[in-house]
Amino acid sequence: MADSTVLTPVASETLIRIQHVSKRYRNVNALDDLSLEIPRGKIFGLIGPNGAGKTTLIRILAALLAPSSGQVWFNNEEVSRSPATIQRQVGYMPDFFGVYPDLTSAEYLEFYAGIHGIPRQKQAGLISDLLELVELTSKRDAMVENLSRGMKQRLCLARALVHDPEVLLLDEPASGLDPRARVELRELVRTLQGMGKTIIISSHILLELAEMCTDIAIVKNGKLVLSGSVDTITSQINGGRQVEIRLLDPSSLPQALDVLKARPEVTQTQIEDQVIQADFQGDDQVLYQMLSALMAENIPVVSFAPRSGGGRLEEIFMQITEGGQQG
Ligand SMILES: Nc1ncnc2c1ncn2[C@@H]1O[C@H](COP(=O)(O)OP(=O)(O)OP(=O)(O)O)[C@@H](O)[C@H]1O
Repeated sequence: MADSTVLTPVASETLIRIQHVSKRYRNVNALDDLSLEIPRGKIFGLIGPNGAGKTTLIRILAALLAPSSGQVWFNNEEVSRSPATIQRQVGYMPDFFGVYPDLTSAEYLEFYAGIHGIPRQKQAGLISDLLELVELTSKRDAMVENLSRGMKQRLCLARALVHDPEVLLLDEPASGLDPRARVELRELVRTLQGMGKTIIISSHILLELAEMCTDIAIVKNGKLVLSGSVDTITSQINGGRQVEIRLLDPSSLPQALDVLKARPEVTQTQIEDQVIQADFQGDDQVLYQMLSALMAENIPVVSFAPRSGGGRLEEIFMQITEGGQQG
């Protein structure tokens, strides 16, 4: 797969438009002419090996760092022209914990609420709500330094939410978390998406994100390798996805195969243990059309199970990113 491959642009409404952004630190091109569109309301995974440029890009999106060239548009506003406005709309969670002074969880959030100018009379209610959201109500009066890594991570997320931003930028939020804490983080991120937020998450481990994200962009050596929905990427790179179909009555198998084979997106079919395995090209919309076609012929489908792309994606990621990083 060539480094310059960029897959079909996402159709949904664009919230962030990154145009030809480069960032140079002395002799390192951390970002190199990177263009990318991030749709509103998505959980967007920014994936790349160490040194790929993820943190640099996230800091540029957070209006904490200016690109050397190129532009970032956020809600039709150019980020470098109005960084303070952008900073009010984004919540940034850095990839390091920092040092915690002698503060309890509630005091820590109070401190950040003060920085964001939240009126004092509103702070108590806000902090209770945030602690509840990140499931730290019972740790309200615990010292931050005594929290577990996963709890600190969730507290940092609450801190990033203090000013109710539209966008969350989470730099390596799953790093160092045990599997249970990762599941909790995933659920929390989904809850935040349900609240209407757009979430951008970076990681160098694709599997950490494949289940959580709706869309991904793979970055290497400061360049975009590919981007798109998780389903589209799996489908386009692997030459297709697969769905397993079980019927109530095996005598309907030949008819079901005929229906599937007649569909242009179906590339191959086979039957194993009376289960149809159909390879196809396309997204969930296509999958729905396949199911509808079977239902229209009254074929007694009892199970229609697409294979998850996660495992395959990891292979793709390894192929794409092998060969190391520039110095
Ligand atoms: N302040 C800086 N000065 C000089 N070089 C830097 C600076 N910050 C980052 N770099 C370099 O820019 C490149 C991209 O770094 P960046 O931290 O953005 O990558 P990353 O994908 O977030 O990596 P990681 O997964 O290891 O955090 C690296 O080669 C890094 O060494």
